[in-house]
Amino acid sequence: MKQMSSSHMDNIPSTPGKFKMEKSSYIQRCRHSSSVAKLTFFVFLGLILVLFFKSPSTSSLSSSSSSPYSSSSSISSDLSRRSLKTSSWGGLAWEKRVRSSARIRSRNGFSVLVTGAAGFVGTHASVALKRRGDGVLGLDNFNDYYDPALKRARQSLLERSGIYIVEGDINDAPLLKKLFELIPFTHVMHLAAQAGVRYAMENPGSYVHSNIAGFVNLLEVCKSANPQPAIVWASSSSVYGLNTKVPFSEKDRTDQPASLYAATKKAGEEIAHTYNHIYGLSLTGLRFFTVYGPWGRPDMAYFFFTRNILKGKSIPIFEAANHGTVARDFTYIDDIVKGCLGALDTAEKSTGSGGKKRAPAQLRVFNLGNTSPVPVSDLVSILERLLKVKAKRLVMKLPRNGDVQFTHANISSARREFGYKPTTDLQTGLKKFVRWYVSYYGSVKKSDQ
Ligand SMILES: O=C(O)[C@H]1O[C@H](OP(=O)(O)OP(=O)(O)OC[C@H]2O[C@@H](n3ccc(=O)[nH]c3=O)[C@H](O)[C@@H]2O)[C@H](O)[C@@H](O)[C@@H]1O
Repeated sequence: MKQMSSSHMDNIPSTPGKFKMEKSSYIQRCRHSSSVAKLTFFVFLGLILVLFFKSPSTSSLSSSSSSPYSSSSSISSDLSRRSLKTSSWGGLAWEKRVRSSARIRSRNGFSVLVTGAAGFVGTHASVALKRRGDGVLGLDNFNDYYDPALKRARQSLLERSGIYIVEGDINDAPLLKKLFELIPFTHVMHLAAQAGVRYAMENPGSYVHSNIAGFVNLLEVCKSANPQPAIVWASSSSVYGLNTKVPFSEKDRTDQPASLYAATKKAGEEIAHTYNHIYGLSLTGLRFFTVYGPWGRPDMAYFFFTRNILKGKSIPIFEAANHGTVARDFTYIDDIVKGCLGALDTAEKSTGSGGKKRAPAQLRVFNLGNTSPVPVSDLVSILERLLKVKAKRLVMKLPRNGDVQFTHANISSARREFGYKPTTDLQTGLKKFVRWYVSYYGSVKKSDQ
């Protein structure tokens, strides 16, 4: 198995402040040439618009998924509403950037398409792969489920590591086909998804668009590729739903999903079985258990609890019936990345090509958790100690919003298959998260928080 450093993000600054410095010097350089730049810009814009409305491959439909977590105020739950996102791609310069980003730089290295590369896990996994010499090309639609500025800041971080993110949607078949024409990807790390358990009740269409239609579209392109890549993709601990036997094992039945989110991830596992059976695609599903860490997702409790504590706002702490504790097997991002790379390193090749299966192919599912569930109230106590601020706790009954009372991972099969061994406890992991949070938001305007 390939070696990787303890934390792949060690020497990458976690604060956009440093980026801001670069930007400000960049802005200074631009200022003195702004008039020329403006003229050039408008000429260039005119050219682009002419080309845009002529070219066949420059637009994709994507459901607008503005949500309570995005900076935009309107919450779109109108499933039919779709915005025509112009994600322009193609051309020689674009192809050059794609090839350079995906180029393998180590012997026996991989060439990996990372979907959702501007996402939380996507960013960390992309950096880890690049640092060990793999070729990495990102794909992300930069939707506004949560603040796109955070995704853009992650994009800057990846660009500093030589990773290009193609702006596009996994539903855009012409774009995906073009990428596979350009690059013989050995692997796909499929992390693009509509995440979040509770948001499914506001915008169910976004879960179907990304987690079902998007996944099928990606698999359709992969099965026709030659060579076919091996695929590792993000499933979820939420597929265990209302199960009561703990810890959760991959052998357990998973037919009681508690949310549409969980149901779409469960459906993903069944769809994976189908494409493995018919086309010989090598597929590995990773059931992540409440992943947290620096550069995380603002829609997750550990993240907005931190924000609320610092702003003196109350924190809704869910409690089960009869004052039962609600707990999660919180898993630190560096441990998750080790699991992702372990799954990639042990993924067997797909056996088909050009849509024809030649032999049975590998089909796997693994729990990636921390094996030590922690009550949410204890998470809040850790944050209070780290932030040195008392939280305004608002204990409330677990709403019927798709949340489950507990998760707890049995990780023996991931440990056996690729030596998965989580090493970061919640206290240590939250300390690293809080350090990042304070430095990142300490350097952006208060209004952007
Ligand atoms: O394990 C997973 O697969 C899932 O983990 C998280 O889902 P969840 O565990 O619900 O994470 P949070 O939304 O951060 O909630 C963490 C805990 O805080 C609780 N919570 C959440 C929100 C809130 O206001 N109050 C509260 O007590 C939840 O019930 C849960 O027990 C991610 O959001 C999912 O995308 C991921 O697939």
